[in-house]
Amino acid sequence: MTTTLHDPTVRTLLDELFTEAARDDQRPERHLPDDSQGRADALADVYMPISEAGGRLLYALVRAIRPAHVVEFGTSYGISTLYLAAAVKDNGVGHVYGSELSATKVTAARTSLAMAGLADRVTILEGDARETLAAVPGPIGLLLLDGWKELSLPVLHLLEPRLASGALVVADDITMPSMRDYLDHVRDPANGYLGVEFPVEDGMEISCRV
Ligand SMILES: C[S@@+](CC[C@H](N)C(=O)[O-])C[C@H]1O[C@@H](n2cnc3c(N)ncnc32)[C@H](O)[C@@H]1O
Repeated sequence: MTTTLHDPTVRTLLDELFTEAARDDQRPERHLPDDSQGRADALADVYMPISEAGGRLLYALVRAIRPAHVVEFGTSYGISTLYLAAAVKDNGVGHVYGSELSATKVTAARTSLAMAGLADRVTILEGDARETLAAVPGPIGLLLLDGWKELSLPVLHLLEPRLASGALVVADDITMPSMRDYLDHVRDPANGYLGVEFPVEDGMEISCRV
């Protein structure tokens, strides 16, 4: 059994991306506009990735459920996308739809996916996910929510009609106060999810569409 995550090219690429992301804290302070696009442009050099453990978790989930479609809100430099795309490739089935507001990051993520030999497994949609993800096909078997946190619930609402029965919705950074309305929604049994908080880095909420 092999995994694309152990492919030397993919491993080296992920190591380089995580090394660069580790410098996020050293980047200059800057004014952040209130609007989503302005904030994305102001933070175009900041990676903010999932953790390595979070990446391995996403890879394992996608391998286990073999989704036809994987959707990602918030691609950034493509670290999480690489894990998702590697799993789809190793499944031999499925496609990943990423979304990113920053044009700089879209170009960089596409370059990384091509270097990893995974470009044909992924479509990265440039622009506001609230618009670009409106057209992605269902059924969605796994949804990663990792964009601006206050948009997690609106993006979930947008995609809810296309979630497969048994789909997994994974939300990153759930300790952030701006995740409160999202957590209230997926933790209310009346809304059709059964979930668990998973202790990787800043916490991931894994919710199963039941
Ligand atoms: C936390 S980072 C994503 C990290 C990425 N998942 C990874 O693991 O490398 C959040 C990203 O979401 C993007 N973003 C925020 N709001 C967005 C929106 N409405 N549509 C598309 N992308 C958005 C930001 O530009 C930023 O790059």
